Amino acid sequence: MDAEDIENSDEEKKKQQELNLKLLQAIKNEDTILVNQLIQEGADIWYRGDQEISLLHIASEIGNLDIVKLLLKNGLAWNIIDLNEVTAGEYAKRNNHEEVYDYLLEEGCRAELILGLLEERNNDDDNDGGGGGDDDDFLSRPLKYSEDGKKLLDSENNGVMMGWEQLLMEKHAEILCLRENIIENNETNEINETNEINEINETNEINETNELNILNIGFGLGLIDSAIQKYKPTLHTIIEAHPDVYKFMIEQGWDKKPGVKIIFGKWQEVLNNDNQLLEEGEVEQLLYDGIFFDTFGEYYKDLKEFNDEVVINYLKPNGIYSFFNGLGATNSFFHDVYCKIVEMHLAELGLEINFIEIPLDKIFGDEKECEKIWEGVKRRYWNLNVYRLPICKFMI
Ligand SMILES: C[S@@+](CC[C@H](N)C(=O)[O-])C[C@H]1O[C@@H](n2cnc3c(N)ncnc32)[C@H](O)[C@@H]1O
Repeated sequence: MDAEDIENSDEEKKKQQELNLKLLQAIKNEDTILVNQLIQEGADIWYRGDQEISLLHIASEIGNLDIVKLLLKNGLAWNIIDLNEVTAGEYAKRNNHEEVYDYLLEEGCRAELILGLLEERNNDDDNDGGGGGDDDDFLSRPLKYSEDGKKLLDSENNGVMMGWEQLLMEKHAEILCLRENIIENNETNEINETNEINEINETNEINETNELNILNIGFGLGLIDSAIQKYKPTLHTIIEAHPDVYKFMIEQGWDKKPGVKIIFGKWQEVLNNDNQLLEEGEVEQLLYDGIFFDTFGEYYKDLKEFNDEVVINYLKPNGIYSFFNGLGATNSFFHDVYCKIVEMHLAELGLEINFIEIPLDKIFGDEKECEKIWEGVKRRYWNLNVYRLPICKFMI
């Protein structure tokens, strides 16, 4: 770079900063038209020295819904957790901008709960947005299975589990049970037309001891458990906390299936009590080759707690862990942020995460098909075109 180039790049930086400063001012002045215009001109994150200022925080603190929407639409909702670890949603909430707060939640902005900053919110209201909420509240209300077995709804018709996820669950099971082989052998992640799980290769060494111990949290429609059964696991532990689901499991004979061990209760309680996971006569805690987590009525902070306390203690050193990746799934920006956050948090535990991308166009097809899928469900909890299936392993 010669002197002229450096001068030009300094000049560009200065121009960008001026533009960003104008954007910041326009937000503070609540001048929506100017905000829109400046974004189109290329204004973005506002810098002060080496510090970034989150525009979304400012707009949320002021409580201007139109500007919040503009920022989100244009991908400027950067820095969901600010330097003081306060989220945009928290700013809105603290300043009583309920409409903005609700909108952020609606769009999947649940990051505030990562830090447990809004615990009091759980007591305040029950706007759980379909996928999250208060687990105890959820567990105390009745559930209903649809006649075709494709939906499990709560008392407010929130979709607890739905049949459209079947192919995803089958893929999760395949990855947990066939392990690395599937990642290498799988040329395309497109869901196959026949909806069938790949033939299991008889000679496919599952692991050195040929044992396959799988732990699944959350039975729901039993989709992943049915898929896991096809791999004939040595031990297939299922932890389920809802009495209606447990009843259904017993009615369907799950307690008699080979290798299956059902533990009724919340994973938080069951897994804090090692004894419940021990087989008769065993004294040493068993480790799992595969662990899957998919609950309902819980938040990211619960998933994080599960990772921190259960995965690292119950997963074999060469085991595979996965979870239903519905993090912020109503908004692609929040989903991206969550995927980064979960990667960061797992790395702190010595776990690496890779995502397999599964296009969902074959499942959702056109709007008509979509409407059919979501019929009778209070709100759509999924809005993305691609499912990012997480595969987590200890870094070696
Ligand atoms: C989304 S469904 C699981 C769907 C399942 N993966 C399948 O393939 O059908 C969530 C399940 O988690 C259960 N659940 C919710 N909170 C739980 C908790 N704390 N511990 C154990 N199970 C829980 C619910 O009762 C529900 O059956």
